[in-house]
Amino acid sequence: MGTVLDSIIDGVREDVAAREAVIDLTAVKKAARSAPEPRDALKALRGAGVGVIAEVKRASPSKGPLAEIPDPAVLARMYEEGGARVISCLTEERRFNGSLADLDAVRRAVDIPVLRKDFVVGPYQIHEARAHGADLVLLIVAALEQDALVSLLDRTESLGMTALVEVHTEEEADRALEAGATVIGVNARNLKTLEVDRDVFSRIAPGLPSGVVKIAESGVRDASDLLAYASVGADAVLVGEGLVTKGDPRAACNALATAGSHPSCPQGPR
Ligand SMILES: O=P(O)(O)OC[C@@H](O)[C@@H](O)c1c[nH]c2ccccc12
Repeated sequence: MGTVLDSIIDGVREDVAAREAVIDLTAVKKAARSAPEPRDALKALRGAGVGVIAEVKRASPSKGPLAEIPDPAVLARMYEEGGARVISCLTEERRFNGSLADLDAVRRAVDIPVLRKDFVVGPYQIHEARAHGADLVLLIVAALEQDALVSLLDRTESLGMTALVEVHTEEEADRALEAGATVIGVNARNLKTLEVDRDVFSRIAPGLPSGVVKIAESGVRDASDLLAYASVGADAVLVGEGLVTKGDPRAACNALATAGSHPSCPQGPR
């Protein structure tokens, strides 16, 4: 039986093929070349304390609709004002109700780096991300063969962007390192079963080299979750539901950013 991840990927492949039929690879490469310069995501993520990556997330396969977000630019600006270091923008349409139009709007609205959060299956989406202004691209190890992971990571970097390489197990972390990842996200949510286990980060992160930027993804509800991730070596946390479901996303983001930059917040070696 196929996993949730398999069925998401099937839909993504169809959607990519449909877009490519309209704007082919040559045209999307050309568009990427005339996009505004990428912003320095590594610098943003390596700042002092534990940073917040705030996500524009309308829905998820596990929870269904989370928030309407009629204007993603407004939300992204609130996140920036709330102290986020990076904005994550979901562009997957079928399960997450995101779009490339959201990415365009978010990138125009803020001055901080923006992550294209999608299920990347091939090079087309990397050029497309850049064409729509992305500064970082998510690469999910569980969704890619090793040779594809290596070449997509190279392509991301050769376009001046940063790859956030997502893992869920020690084996996937080894593959990420093998591929040359410098920014690794440990997702507490298993994309095959959608279960959240916040201990996955504490099992995997301490084994990663100190030079690697370590991001704890999913399941951050409040500052105490951020501090727990900080104490086991997180450089940043990636938060969606915990921000979009709050009445005041700016304040919610600020509460996390403040906790992450407080002198008492634990931080590992750089
Ligand atoms: O809403 P949460 O639990 O704060 O999670 C955010 C983010 O980690 C999650 O959206 C995510 C992590 N990896 C992904 C890959 C694809 C889609 C979504 C994701």
